[in-house]
Amino acid sequence: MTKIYSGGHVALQDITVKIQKGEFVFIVGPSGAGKSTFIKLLIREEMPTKGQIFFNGKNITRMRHSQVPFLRRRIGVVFQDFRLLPQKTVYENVAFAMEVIEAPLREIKKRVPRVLEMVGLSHKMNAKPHELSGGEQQRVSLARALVNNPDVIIADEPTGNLDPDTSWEIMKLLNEINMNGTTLIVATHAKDIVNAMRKRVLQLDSGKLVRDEERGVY
Ligand SMILES: Nc1ncnc2c1ncn2[C@@H]1O[C@H](COP(=O)(O)OP(=O)(O)OP(=O)(O)O)[C@@H](O)[C@H]1O
Repeated sequence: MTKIYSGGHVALQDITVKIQKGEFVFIVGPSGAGKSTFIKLLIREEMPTKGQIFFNGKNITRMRHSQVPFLRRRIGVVFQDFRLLPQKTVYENVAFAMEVIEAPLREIKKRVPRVLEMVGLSHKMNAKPHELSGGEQQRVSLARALVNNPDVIIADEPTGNLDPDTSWEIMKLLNEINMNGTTLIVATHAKDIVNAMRKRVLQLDSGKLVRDEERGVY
């Protein structure tokens, strides 16, 4: 696929990638290389200028607008800046992701405590985001991404605002989630972590895919 923004900037040029179910993939590359654009295309926040994107066999570039919520339900997204709702508690932030897809209340009551336990935050269920550390806030956003049991979790610089130890905690959690069968796509600048984890690495540079390596390094 190719993405040219309205100003004429070529953000991605003739990228062809296939990511299999259950894979863990890092996307690396310097600032401006096109990592966030790549992610935006996958979640249909942006449309490619040329080319097609398939998700679970469905052409998402042809998908009707009304079908986009079904796609978003299958994909959990985690951002560098957490994007939690400041007035809601930890529990409510995670529950909200289920409410918007109109999950039944009894499902919500069952599922939310379970994912909060998975990310180690049961004891902070009633706290507000501002009462949490950065790492804890990112774990809430991870719980929110997980709660609807997506096929894929896509994370854009999930450790960009965290110190090295906390970054490792989050990456270990992402790895556990992947071990449980969820596909993981993680854009990151965390060189040490990428080098230690030896996952598949896609490297972008000026919008081009310059490397695709199994068990790669940064
Ligand atoms: N909405 C937009 N309109 C015009 N140009 C854009 C838009 N979004 C991104 N770009 C440009 O496209 C290029 C790729 O941006 P992108 O955000 O994908 O890079 P990135 O690899 O994620 O960078 P970073 O590591 O800094 O987040 C950049 O040159 C950027 O200025």
